[in-house]
Formats: sequence, C-alpha cells, structure tokens
Amino acid sequence: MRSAMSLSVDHPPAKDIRHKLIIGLDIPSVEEARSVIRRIGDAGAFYKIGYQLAYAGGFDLVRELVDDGKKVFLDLKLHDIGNTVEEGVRSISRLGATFLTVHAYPQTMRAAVAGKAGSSLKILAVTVLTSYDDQDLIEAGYAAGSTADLVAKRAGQAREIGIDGIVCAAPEARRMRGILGREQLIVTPGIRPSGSPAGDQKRILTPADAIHAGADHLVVGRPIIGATDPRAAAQAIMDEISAASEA
Ligand SMILES: O=C(O)c1cc(=O)[nH]c(=O)n1[C@@H]1O[C@H](COP(=O)(O)O)[C@@H](O)[C@H]1O
Repeated sequence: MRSAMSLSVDHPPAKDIRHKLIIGLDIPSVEEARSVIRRIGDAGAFYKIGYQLAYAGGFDLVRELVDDGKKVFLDLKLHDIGNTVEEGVRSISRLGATFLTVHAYPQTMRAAVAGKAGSSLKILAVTVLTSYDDQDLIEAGYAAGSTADLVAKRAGQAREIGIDGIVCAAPEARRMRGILGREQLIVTPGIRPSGSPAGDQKRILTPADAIHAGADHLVVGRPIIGATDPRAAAQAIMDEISAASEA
C-alpha cells in the first residue's frame, strides 16, 4: 500500500515495535531486493541498504521504500576528511533515509553531525565491527586491549559529540547504555536466532538477549534474507523481540 508519508517527518526511536527489527538487504540487485521485500510483506517495516545494494542502484530504492511507508537505514559507513564527510552527509540527508552510518572517529562524527543539520536524518557511529575480536584489533594495529573497552571509548566520544546513536555488538549494549544517555540509540547487528550459523560474526547474541541487554534496534541480514521463507523468519524474530520487550 502506498502512503503519502512525507520525507520530512520526524523519526522517533522505535515507538512502533516493528521498527526494532531492521532487515539487512545484502542482496546483489534492486530487482531481487524488491522480490524479497514483497515476500516479507508486512513482517518488515525497516530495511537496511548497505554497500552491496547501494552500489547496484539501491539509492533509488530508498525513496520507493519510504513512499511505501517503510523506514530505511543507509549503511554507508562513511570515513574521510571532515569536509568530504560533511558535504557527503548533506547530500545523503536529502534521500529520505532515517539512519546513516559513519565510522566512530571523532573528526568523522563531528563532520557528520554538521552535515545533517536541518534534516531529520539520524547518524549512527559504528564503534568496532561485530566481525572483530581482540585478536583482529591487534592485527589492525591497535595495542592489546579488549574490543569492549574500545567500543566504550568510542561510545563516550559519540556521546560528547552528540551523535544520534551507536552501532555495537549486543553483548556490549548494557555497558554502553551506562555511557550513553537514554536519548542515544543503540543499534546491534551480529544477531543470531538460536541455532543459526554465526558466519563471519564474532560478537553475537540472540534477538531476545539483545533486547534484554538494552538494544533499541536489531539488524538482521542472512538469517532472514537467506531463509527459505524470509517472511516466516522475519515474523519469528519479530515475535521474539515482542516477547522480550514485554518481559
Ligand atoms: O553497520 C552495520 O550495520 C554493521 C556493523 C557491524 O559492526 N556489523 C555488522 O554486521 N553490520 C551490518 O549488519 C549486517 C549483518 O548481517 P548478518 O550478519 O547477515 O545478519 C550486515 O549488513 C553488516 O554490514
């Protein structure tokens, strides 16, 4: 059903419980993405478009989804010099998405906050990717320490800079809530329903445990889009989220 939803509406944090589930459209073409979205139907209210689909024509899908009453998370994970990030975010803020990711480096976060001024776009800072563990950080040149401590440091910087929210792994959500205010969002990928393969994700939790840990939104890709019945998979996760939110 098409709705006349305005692009300028404000986006309150997950008042509609269905917005707690963000479905990752990591799919090679817009045509295949449309087919998955049709199959999921009203079991999907919030979709994420990342590198794979964005660079295959997925930017056109943003407006289409918004016109259909869905919310869109543009997962572009920007990171560049301040001026480039600021101007890039200014352009992206006109596309109608609700969320945009940048990496949680202070210069990048400050530039993103400046670039989104005057729009309803919310900036999420990606702290430490959920595919990283302590060993991966050492390989990337960081001094020995824990991923959770680096996430905490970046969450503190994100709070100071006034970013709208952070992306972290669900096992860290409870600690991050103590660092962030109530207003700042915690978005957690690396979500695996029990029995679902982790794949390349290293810091994972089930949907129910992520909600109990205090996550505002859960990002789920392969467990839904790779399922034989994506609608049933999305609905099962939504039911788990609803039950955990009431508990
Ligand atoms: O920014 C993200 O969304 C993100 C950050 C992160 O630390 N880890 C992470 O997995 N993601 C994204 O979340 C999605 C997770 O997909 P699945 O592992 O298939 O559920 C992918 O689209 C990732 O790009």
